Amino acid sequence: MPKQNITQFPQILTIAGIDSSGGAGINADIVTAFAHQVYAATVVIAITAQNTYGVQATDLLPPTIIEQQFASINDDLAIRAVKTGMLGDKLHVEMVATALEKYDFGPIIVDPVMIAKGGARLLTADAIMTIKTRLLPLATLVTPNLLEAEALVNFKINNEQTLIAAAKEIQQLGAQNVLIKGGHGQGHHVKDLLLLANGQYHILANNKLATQRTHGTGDTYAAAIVSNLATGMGLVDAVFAAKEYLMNTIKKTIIVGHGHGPLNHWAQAEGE
Ligand SMILES: Nc1ncnc2c1ncn2[C@@H]1O[C@H](COP(=O)(O)OP(=O)(O)OP(=O)(O)O)[C@@H](O)[C@H]1O
Ligand SMILES: Cc1ncc(CO)c(N)n1
Repeated sequence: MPKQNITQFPQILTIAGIDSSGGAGINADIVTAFAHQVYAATVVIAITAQNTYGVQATDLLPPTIIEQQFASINDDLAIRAVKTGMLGDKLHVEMVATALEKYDFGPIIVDPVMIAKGGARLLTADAIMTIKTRLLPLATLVTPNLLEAEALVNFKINNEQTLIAAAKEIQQLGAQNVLIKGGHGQGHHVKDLLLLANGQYHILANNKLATQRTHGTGDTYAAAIVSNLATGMGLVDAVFAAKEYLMNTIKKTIIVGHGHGPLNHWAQAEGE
């Protein structure tokens, strides 16, 4: 079907899993895009049964419906930026990489989701190599947390020197820009490292907030970055603005569930 040549509302695509409790995965991506006045389309890879205590079950969708979701979106929408989240296993990582090679959805943000907060595996161990060989070479930005970064480089990150070394090694795997998130670090401060394509880097530092209501922080961070890119922001501004939004969603907490509760995604809209 021919696409009409009219200016389209900013649209992003999220390729990830659904969280039955609503706070992480595709659910977090959609509400984050909404809060940024950006439209979100979805390719559902996985369905999870989880809540704020942990993940009880996961299931991956069959290849045919995944391929059709990509084709349907490509035939009609004007996606400006795309993000990947929970991809499940090697086969699904391969399918997503093949689709991202085939279709132009703009800048690609790879959030290499591996293990949920409670410890449940959201990616099989053998799929980590496929992320490295197939997805990272396509990535405009990759956003591992500390544990995911360690799994990508096979060494421990325990100081700023090893943090920078890890980011450089991940960049050498093909990702243009690298954001290593420090939420899992020890101590009272969180330090995220953003290594840019030109070799410059930024440290995004903040106090660690004493809360366990952090379900979906990684997804929300990446979804805010993608949304900002879709509205025309440059990469560095997109990351800094996303971090500010994320901090607000953690600070202005809402009480939902009894464990690692979700974020307050409309925090910024309150204008406090
Ligand atoms: N307690 C906290 N206080 C302040 N900032 C936090 C806290 N927890 C997480 N963050 C912020 O959230 C970002 C992402 O957190 P983290 O490193 O835990 O990512 P993640 O493991 O991918 O998240 P997810 O739980 O969604 O998988 C961190 O870089 C940090 O900015
Ligand atoms: C579906 C899904 N994706 C990602 C995460 C990690 O936050 C999660 N807990 N659930």
